[in-house]
Amino acid sequence: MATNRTFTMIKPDAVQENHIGGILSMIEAGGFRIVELQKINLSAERAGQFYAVHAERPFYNDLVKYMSSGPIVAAILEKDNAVADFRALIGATNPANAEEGTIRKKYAKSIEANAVHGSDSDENAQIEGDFFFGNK
Ligand SMILES: Nc1ncnc2c1ncn2[C@@H]1O[C@@H]2COP(=O)(O)O[C@H]2[C@H]1O
Repeated sequence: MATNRTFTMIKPDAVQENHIGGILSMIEAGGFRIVELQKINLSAERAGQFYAVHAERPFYNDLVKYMSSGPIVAAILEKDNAVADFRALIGATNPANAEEGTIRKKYAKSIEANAVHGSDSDENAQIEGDFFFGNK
């Protein structure tokens, strides 16, 4: 399979608790190449745009508040089968269901403060990467 890309964010709680290095180490050890990397503060407006697909969900307002509560780290990652392999590396959205050895098992605190985001399709990986890094 051709090398392709996914997009990730390290979320505010994980940044606040000094887990950027630990999480990036797990990502690199998992065979991913970091091709773009940026630490940035999201305004509530930008966080709302990023998660617009969830606008009707009951957790949306809290999610926007949380994602704009402190800096995040955005990155584009490259690996064969990147989207699926990265979702396997991060584990289930709810850390209570995350498998041993996954990033969320190690670092997530709750279903909201779940340490990392990972794109769910090649199409969204492109859209989400462009949201932070433009068309490169
Ligand atoms: N009940 C929920 N189901 C799914 N996602 C949730 C829920 N509550 C909060 N969230 C947050 O919404 C985010 C949407 O996609 P993420 O994979 O970034 O991770 C999710 C969580 O941070």
